[in-house]
Amino acid sequence: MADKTILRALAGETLDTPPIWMMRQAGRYLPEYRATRAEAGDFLSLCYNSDLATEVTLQPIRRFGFDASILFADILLIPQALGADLWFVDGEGPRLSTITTQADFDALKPADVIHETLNPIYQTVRNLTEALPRETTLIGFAGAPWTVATYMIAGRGTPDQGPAHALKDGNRPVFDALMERITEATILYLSAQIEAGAEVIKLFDSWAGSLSGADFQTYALEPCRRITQALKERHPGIPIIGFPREAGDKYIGFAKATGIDCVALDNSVSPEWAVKHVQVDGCVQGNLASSHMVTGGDALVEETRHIVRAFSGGPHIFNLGHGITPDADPANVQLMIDTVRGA
Ligand SMILES: Cc1c2[nH]c(c1CCC(=O)O)Cc1[nH]c(c(CCC(=O)O)c1C)Cc1[nH]c(c(CCC(=O)O)c1C)Cc1[nH]c(c(C)c1CCC(=O)O)C2
Repeated sequence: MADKTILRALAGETLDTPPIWMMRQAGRYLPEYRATRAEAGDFLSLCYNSDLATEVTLQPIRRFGFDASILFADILLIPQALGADLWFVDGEGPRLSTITTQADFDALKPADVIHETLNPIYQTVRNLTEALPRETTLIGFAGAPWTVATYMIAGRGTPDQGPAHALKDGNRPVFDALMERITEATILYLSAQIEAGAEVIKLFDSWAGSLSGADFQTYALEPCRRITQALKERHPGIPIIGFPREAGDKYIGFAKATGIDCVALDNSVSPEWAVKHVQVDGCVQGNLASSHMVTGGDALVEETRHIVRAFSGGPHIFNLGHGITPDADPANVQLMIDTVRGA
């Protein structure tokens, strides 16, 4: 177990070659993913089909030999398990029933019934513990409460998270109650993933960047701290990666303040800045711009080398700054891996 490279980096070890995996590594840029998704019928049916979800989780491991695999599921399964309607519009993204009033909130289910919906996800995790190569680390995940709340409130992705900010500022009791419900459900969901065999947890706060000042403390940092504390109490030693995307200066001190083991960095911060201000506190993950997976070439190789070199003095897990996009070329993924591994 402890010889797995990702676990070593998360424990604070500086490795000669950084371990590597990729956000959204199972996805539409892979023809084998598109084929399995077609077999499942649609994205949500794929998430809840443990055999097919296991298959798509394994596809990028077979093709590229990444050091970690990430459970195939979605951050929006929690809202669905809490009783929200959820569907995906092809080419557009998620749609949900909205939460904007006390009555909407009251219609949600309590946190402890989520397992009824989410049991197939735990089965996927169990399948993966059997099916993965022994050197591959299995990462479980959830959305952080603020990011999940932004989708539950607006009913879709939004450029500036306006509806969530409006509820936070206009009806604080309902907003806080929703954040609390999501936080409780997230702790239960992630505990169940760990019990099923997840070896690392990642919390995706994709919209943390729109929280400023005290709001960042209260709604990004504090929920991450609470979830981390609860998981580590129940599962001592479980490593946690936090991703307060586009936090900028607020990446500084985030690991110490929350108790997480690694900060995932988006590509809006330079490696040099992050070495000085974030890696001083421990492991970091990141942060190649995902656009390189579309454009490839010398620029990909140079920027990959630059990131590896910059972070080489401390614990580092190589990754993209955000998820790989459907228009990416799998050959560029291979080029990135070969460059990181010095081939
Ligand atoms: C915000 C968010 C979501 N989901 C996720 C986030 C946080 C990370 C981030 O900021 O991207 C996280 C996520 N989504 C998915 C995974 C699983 C595995 C993996 O990373 O390989 C993970 C870790 C599968 C997925 N989740 C989704 C797909 C594409 C669905 C398809 O096959 O049609 C996949 C593979 C759909 C999804 N799911 C979500 C959106 C906004 C969309 C639509 C946008 C898009 O299509 O890329 C919500």
